[in-house]
Amino acid sequence: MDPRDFFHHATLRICGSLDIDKALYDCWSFLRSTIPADGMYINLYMPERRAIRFIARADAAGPEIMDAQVCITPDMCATLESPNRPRVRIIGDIRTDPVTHRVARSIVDDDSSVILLRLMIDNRHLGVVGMHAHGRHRYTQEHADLLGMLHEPFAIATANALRHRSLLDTNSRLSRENRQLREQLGSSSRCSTIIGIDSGLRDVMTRVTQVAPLSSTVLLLGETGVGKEVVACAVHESSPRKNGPFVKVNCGAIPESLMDSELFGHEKGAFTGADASKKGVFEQAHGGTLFLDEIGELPLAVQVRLLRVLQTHTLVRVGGQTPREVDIRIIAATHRDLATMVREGNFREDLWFRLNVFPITIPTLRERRDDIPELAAWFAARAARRLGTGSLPEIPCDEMARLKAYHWPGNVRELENCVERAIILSGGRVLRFDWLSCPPHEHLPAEHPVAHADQTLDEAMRRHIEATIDAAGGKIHGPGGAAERLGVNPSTLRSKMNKLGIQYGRH
Ligand SMILES: Nc1ncnc2c1ncn2[C@@H]1O[C@H](COP(=O)(O)OP(=O)(O)OP(=O)(O)O)[C@@H](O)[C@H]1O
Repeated sequence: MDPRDFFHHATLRICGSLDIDKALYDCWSFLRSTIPADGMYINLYMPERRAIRFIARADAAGPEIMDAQVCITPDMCATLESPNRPRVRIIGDIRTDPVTHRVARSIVDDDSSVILLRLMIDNRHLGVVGMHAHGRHRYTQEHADLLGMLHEPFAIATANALRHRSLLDTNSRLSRENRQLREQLGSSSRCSTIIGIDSGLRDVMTRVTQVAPLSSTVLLLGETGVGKEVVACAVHESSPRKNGPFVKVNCGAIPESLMDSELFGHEKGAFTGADASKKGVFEQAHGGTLFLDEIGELPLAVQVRLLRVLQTHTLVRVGGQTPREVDIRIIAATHRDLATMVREGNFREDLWFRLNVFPITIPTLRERRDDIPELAAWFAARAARRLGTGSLPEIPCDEMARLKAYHWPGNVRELENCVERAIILSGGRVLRFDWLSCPPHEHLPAEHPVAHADQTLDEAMRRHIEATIDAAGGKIHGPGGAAERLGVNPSTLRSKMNKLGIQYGRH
């Protein structure tokens, strides 16, 4: 093939995708007709960590993103950094080259030839593109010349792909932090008003008063939407830590792969995209209170690490070695039956004992119906102010009676949402709730029967969630969506759906 055509076609493939594994695979598929190659890989040199990191490979099995590191000696670093090292190197027998033999052992088998293109950017050794073929002395000077032509496209594409990947990682980290901050901002305003202190929540508030001055761990139990976070705030605000941070984390909403880093923080370079060190929620809550919501959703492996922090009051960030002391009070909450989870092996008994020091059970809204008028009036006034409807909405007696009669499966959160919906529907004047008259399960389509006695809890939950999503026309977020109908946060619902394998398009 004419060298210019070769360069043109190879460059199109190398630069054809920001996903470096796909670009590499496309390129390998093209190059192998000209240069022997059972496979191809790209690795990066990381001098600060004295390591080589493989980021992608391609062979007959397809493209593969890698994140595998091999440590190298200072001598090897010096060899790699040497300005005299040639741009393209042919290794007729990999066993004769100590650096490549050691570094590429997991990818290239012993009886192979290798050809390496050294990637340089700004006179810095960035890494290597390697091609390998079974058998000895498979590469010639002609192959080296062809591969050498591809230095610029490979170096630029690799650098761009790395920037792209780190941008994506930063993006998802920022949106997580953003969500966390919003949740924390939201939660601080929630601390201000608690309805029912002297009525439906009187016993709860007595328990809060007893435990708040101490540093004991508190476990809040109750159905979703009953006000566990509101009570957690009350504990914090009535405690000597009230001027310290109140950090909330929803354990059910963090992807499992990010759990350790979110909770315990990470050091710079601990994993791909860890461009800077970061405090986890434990460190953020130092001197204050850490509210671990949905504690029942923590994977077992993370439960072990959490227990260790609770026992030793120290943690080690991901990728770090230094133990750091943390002074925090833990408040955990769950709507799940932890005792059953312990029996079924889904929650560690030792962690349960540790958390269950001072349990507070928050009654459902059905059990404190007398609080409903005050709660509804409070939510109506607050929502009207926020929505800017002008006048204070009125809830007539018969409508209030309807609210008191309803069974509120989503508890206070559902009431709050219903009041807001009524304000929107009524234009903010006289609020009607006639759409509340029948319990939600009466709307369920026939193909989703309500739970049977012989179903597992997960199965029953799956059916109920599916039925509710159907009833909401497939809508998850926002007014009238499944999350609102079920009285849970949309992120909690999404994570629950993932766990139960429920798939619906995003709305
Ligand atoms: N007693 C109360 N007084 C005023 N507002 C309340 C009260 N209880 C709950 N709320 C409001 O109801 C909503 C749900 O409460 P919260 O988030 O505390 O429930 P939760 O039990 O933590 O829910 P989940 O189990 O889904 O995390 C919040 O907007 C909160 O402000």
